Amino acid sequence: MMAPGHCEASPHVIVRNLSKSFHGIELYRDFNLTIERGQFVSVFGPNGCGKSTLINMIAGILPMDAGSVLLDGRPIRESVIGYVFQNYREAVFPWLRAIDNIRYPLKFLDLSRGERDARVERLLASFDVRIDLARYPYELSGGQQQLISIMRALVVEPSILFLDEPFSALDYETTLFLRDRLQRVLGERRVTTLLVSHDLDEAVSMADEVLLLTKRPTRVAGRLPFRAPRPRTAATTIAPEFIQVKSESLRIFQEEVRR
Ligand SMILES: Nc1ncnc2c1ncn2[C@@H]1O[C@H](COP(=O)(O)OP(=O)(O)OP(=O)(O)O)[C@@H](O)[C@H]1O
Repeated sequence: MMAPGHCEASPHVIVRNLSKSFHGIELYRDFNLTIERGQFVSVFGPNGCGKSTLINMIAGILPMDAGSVLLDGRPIRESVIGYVFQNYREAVFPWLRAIDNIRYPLKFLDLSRGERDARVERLLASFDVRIDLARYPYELSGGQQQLISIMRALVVEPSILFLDEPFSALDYETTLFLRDRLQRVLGERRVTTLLVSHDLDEAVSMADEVLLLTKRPTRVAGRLPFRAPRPRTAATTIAPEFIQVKSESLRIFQEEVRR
C-alpha cells in the first residue's frame, strides 16, 4: 500500500545535510543522498568509512547528529521497514520456533488473524521453503537461520529493506540460494533495498546501482548503474556489462583507498 501523500515521481529516500561523529571523529558532514523507489542499491567503500552507520541512520536505529532522512517525504518512524543483520545467531529469537520467529513482527501490525496467516503463506510460497518450521533456531543451519531472519524482515511487507552483510558468514552454496530467493521476492514486491557488502561481486551482481563511498569524512565517490536483466545468477558475473561496472567500481574504490 502506498503511503498517503506518496508521489511516484519523487525519490523514495531523501537524506539531507546528514552529519555524524563518533568521539570527535567526523564520519559524515552535510551528506546528501536520494534513492529512487524500488531500487536495489549496494553500498561499497573503504573499511570503516561508515557504510553500516549510514544504513542504520536511514533505518532510524542510530541517531543522526544533524540533518534529516525522509521516506516518501515523511520521517522514517512512519514507514514499515525490514532489517537483516549480519549476525543471524544474535538476531533470531532462540526461544521461538522458526515459524514463530517469522510471525513475530506481525504482532505489532493491526491485521486480522486471516491476513497474518495469508502473509506468512505468501512468503513461504515465494521462498519455496523446504525446512521444518517447527524447529528451534539451534536445530537449524546458519543458512537456514538467516533465511528465517530474512523472512521475518519481509513478513511486514516493508517498503524498504536494509541488508547489512547478510551473507558474509554463510557458505557459497547457501549464499547463492539466498541471493536467488531474495531477488525473486524483492522483484515481485518492488522493495527499495540497501545492501552493505564487502564482496564486490555480490554488491554489483545484486544491484540496480552501486553506491561508492569515500574515506571519511564520507562522501559519495560514485554511483554506477547496473542494468543487467534479472534474475541475476552466477553467470551474470561473467557478462561484459558486469565486468565493466565491477572494474569501474574497483577503480573508484582503489583511488579512495590510496588517497
Ligand atoms: N557506536 C559506535 N561508537 C563509536 N564508534 C563507532 C560506533 N559505530 C561505528 N563507529 C565507528 O565509526 C566508523 C564507521 O563504522 P561503520 O561500521 O559504519 O563502518 P563500515 O564502513 O560499515 O565498516 P566496515 O567496512 O569495517 O564494515 C568506524 O571507525 C567505527 O569504529
